[in-house]
Amino acid sequence: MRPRLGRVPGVLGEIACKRAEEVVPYPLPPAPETVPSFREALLKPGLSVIAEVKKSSPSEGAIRALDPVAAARAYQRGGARAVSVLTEPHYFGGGLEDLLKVRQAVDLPLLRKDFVVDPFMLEEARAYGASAVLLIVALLGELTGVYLEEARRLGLEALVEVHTERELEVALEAGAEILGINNRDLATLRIDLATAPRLGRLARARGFQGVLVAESGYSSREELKPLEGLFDAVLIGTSLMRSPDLEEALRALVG
Ligand SMILES: O=C(O)c1ccccc1NCC(=O)[C@H](O)[C@H](O)COP(=O)(O)O
Repeated sequence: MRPRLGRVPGVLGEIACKRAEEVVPYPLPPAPETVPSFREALLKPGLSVIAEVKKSSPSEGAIRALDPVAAARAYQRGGARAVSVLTEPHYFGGGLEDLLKVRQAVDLPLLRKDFVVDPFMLEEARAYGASAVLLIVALLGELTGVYLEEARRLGLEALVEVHTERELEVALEAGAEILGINNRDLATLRIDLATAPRLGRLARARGFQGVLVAESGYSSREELKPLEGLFDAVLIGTSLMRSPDLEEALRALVG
């Protein structure tokens, strides 16, 4: 039940192929009995922030080698509603141990941010304390619904990510309840902040009543204005990680 990765273009294809080569099932630690709900946290009043622990990225190179626990604690103090933890090691400098340590340090729901290309990665996410996983439609294609079902079976929520109209159709058909619209084209790494509002409006026009999340490229309050009243949440990584004071930076962004 693996997606066909040969058809995935650019950097995204490279990362996903490398990830797929590395998946070898092994005995997992016991999963926490309960984890907080990602969906419920994002539905609190106002625009919720999912703050991301992101040490490096293909588009930026090294961002900041900050201890993930220190970053997550600062995010919690600053009012984040959830924390996204990168667990991809080669391009983003993350790891599952970061997820586990952050789980033990904060009460917020955690998103395992990775390039899920094998069902075992869902089991890992659950075992290491995630409330939710990222499912990227550009990677999973017609298997998106299968991965969504498997995530639910394991007690995980899923942020189903799209970047184009075609991917939006696939996500809606698959039954996504939490829909992420990425302003970043993961093949070319170009960012266009008009993408999220455009596809967000389209999703609502198609009858999507679930949680809408805008992703990538945000660094000021002004840039968040087009999301108000349309989106439930925004996912922010690079600009927060680059700030000298993460807690203050988060407060300044969302007030
Ligand atoms: O960030 C990248 O360069 C990147 C490259 C290839 C695949 C995924 C990538 N990022 C994943 C994300 O979607 C972001 O980490 C997340 O939305 C936060 O974005 P930002 O605030 O721009 O760091």
